Amino acid sequence: MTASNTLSLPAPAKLNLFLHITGRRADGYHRLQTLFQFLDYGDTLHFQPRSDGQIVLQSDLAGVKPDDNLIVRAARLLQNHCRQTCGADIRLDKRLPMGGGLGGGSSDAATTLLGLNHLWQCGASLDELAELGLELGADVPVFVRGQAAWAEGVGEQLTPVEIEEPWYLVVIPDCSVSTAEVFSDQRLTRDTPPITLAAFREHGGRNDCLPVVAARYEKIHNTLILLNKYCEAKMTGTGSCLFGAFPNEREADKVRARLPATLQTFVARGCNVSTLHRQLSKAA
Ligand SMILES: C[C@@](CO)(OP(=O)(O)O)[C@H](O)COP(=O)(O)OP(=O)(O)OC[C@H]1O[C@@H](n2ccc(N)nc2=O)[C@H](O)[C@@H]1O
Ligand SMILES: Nc1ncnc2c1ncn2[C@@H]1O[C@H](COP(=O)(O)OP(=O)(O)O)[C@@H](O)[C@H]1O
Repeated sequence: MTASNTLSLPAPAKLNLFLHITGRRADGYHRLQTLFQFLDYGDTLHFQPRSDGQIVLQSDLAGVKPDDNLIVRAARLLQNHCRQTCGADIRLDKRLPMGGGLGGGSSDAATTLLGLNHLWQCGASLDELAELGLELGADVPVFVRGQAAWAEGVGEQLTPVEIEEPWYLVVIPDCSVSTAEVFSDQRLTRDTPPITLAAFREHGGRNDCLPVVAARYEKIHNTLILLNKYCEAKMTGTGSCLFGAFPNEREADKVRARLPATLQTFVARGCNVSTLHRQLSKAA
């Protein structure tokens, strides 16, 4: 926390290094297997306590009403859970694209839960915060726990993993993909046999959503072909972002420089411990 009483914390992006759809629950939600790793790149949130109990968010996210914003929803959820009378002014510096599969909204929600738990001194455990987060979205718990993880269920059954931490080149195609649209597409493969982490380490995995997304969005299809010329191009989550892994920053930057300047891209390091957790452990 700075002298001005502001707590500033990162809300990092995640990548799904593979994504298999293994079945469907009775409520229609898809069962999946995936491997989450964080990036040292993302949004930043600034928190200040308010004595009147209000949650006031300063952000200009196109198309998201303040009451629908996952930051406000996360703050209110924690306030109710902890019977907290304090409120907060929150400012969002948005860097991550919406509907990009980088988990920006979920990460903002997790940073809000952990940040306000710290600021308000609620004393909620990570288990409690992960459970609250799951009410907001399937990807929130992994951001709350902050450990790269093998995930099953709808993404909430998490096993921490230690994996290589390469540099990634991430390409942001100029379109946003709706997760609901992908999961309701008739062409989606929904019966990939479950695999083990050991099998993934040996043989790798694929993204079952990619064929559907590439068929629906020509821009993503074309960007995939382009990126595949330089590396093994993959898609994170239900898209739209594509990525490739490199042994060091220089190699990633070299490929980035060869891509058309009209494409939005960034290079970031893969992290097994999220930047949010690294910063909070310094603040504790
Ligand atoms: C599949 C992942 C992998 O990270 O995709 P991305 O959103 O990151 O791209 C996520 O787990 C996505 O989880 P989450 O972000 O919470 O999904 P939402 O947008 O809330 O889901 C929108 C809709 O998609 C469908 N849905 C979502 C997740 C899931 N496992 N099965 C589903 O069938 C449901 O109809 C749901 O109402
Ligand atoms: N703070 C937020 N940041 C981003 N998206 C948000 C936020 N709050 C609510 N949303 C909604 O969540 C949707 C999914 O956003 P996001 O997590 O960025 O994409 P993805 O799940 O594809 O990574 C957005 O399209 C938006 O409608």
